[in-house]
Amino acid sequence: MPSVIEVTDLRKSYAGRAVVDGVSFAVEEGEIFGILGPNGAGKTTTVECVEGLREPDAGRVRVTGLDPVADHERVARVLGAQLQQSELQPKLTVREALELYASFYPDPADWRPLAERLGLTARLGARFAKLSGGQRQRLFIALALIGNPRVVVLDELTTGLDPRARRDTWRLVEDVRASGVTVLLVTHFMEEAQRLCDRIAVLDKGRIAALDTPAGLIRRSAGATVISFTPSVPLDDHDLAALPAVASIARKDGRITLSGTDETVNAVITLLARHHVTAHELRVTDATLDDAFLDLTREATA
Ligand SMILES: Nc1ncnc2c1ncn2[C@@H]1O[C@H](COP(=O)(O)OP(=O)(O)OP(=O)(O)O)[C@@H](O)[C@H]1O
Repeated sequence: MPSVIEVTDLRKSYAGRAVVDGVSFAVEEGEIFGILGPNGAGKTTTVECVEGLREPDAGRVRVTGLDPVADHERVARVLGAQLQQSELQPKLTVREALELYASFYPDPADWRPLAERLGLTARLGARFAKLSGGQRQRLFIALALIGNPRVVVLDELTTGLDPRARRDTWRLVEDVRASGVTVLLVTHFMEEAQRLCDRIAVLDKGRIAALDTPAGLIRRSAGATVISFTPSVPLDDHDLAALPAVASIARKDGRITLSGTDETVNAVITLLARHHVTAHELRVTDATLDDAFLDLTREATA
């Protein structure tokens, strides 16, 4: 089956500066595909090219086989995009916004069950300006879905939401996918990407630094296991670096943090015993996407 979104060697410069510099990826039907990257990495420019809002300088973008610039109207029928806050009139009520946006499509979804599904029924008469952050985001998801799209683009959907509203929004995104819609998600929240995405493209300085499942990204970068402890006497860097499968060593305020594998953990314990060193507050944890991300974009975040 052809990919829902295909991006091949996409390039875009502003004033001679390349902000998207040869990006390629494909999003398959039914996936939640994440684009993760530090500020200014080129995430929004990339998805705006997918939405047909920006014209690439070079490269090829296809959405269900269509060119988002040349076939803008047809793409708009299969692709739902989340609005930015400023695009909605503050005085518009939730019902008016839903009716207005439904009128843009030849075959829109019935907005009533959509509003119900997104928990907006009790707020149908409320003006946009009076909605909470979480309610606004739910409305934006509803508006992105109102044209019955095959794919929906959500850009920094949960920025500014409190942890509870963020979690509620994540559940909604999972529901959207469960209903058969493919999701392209731009985020800089690691937890969000790790929890929601089937695959993630890590974008850094306009290029894809890695593209994998969250678990794959974690495995391929800093090491899957993190061990940290404060030794009772200083330990030599040379001894630590000689441990098997050590991927990184960091020291802070006398505390040592190593990433590696289970083999590294066992070797650390043997090393400590051999030198009669006591390890205070010894912790062994699974590496997170956060660790992997820092590793993959180390130069940019240094
Ligand atoms: N219209 C424009 N004209 C000039 N420069 C732009 C324009 N739009 C974006 N840029 C610059 O291009 C770079 C990439 O921006 P983009 O918004 O795509 O990145 P991003 O990864 O989405 O970043 P953020 O997480 O900060 O939103 C940034 O340095 C930005 O300042």
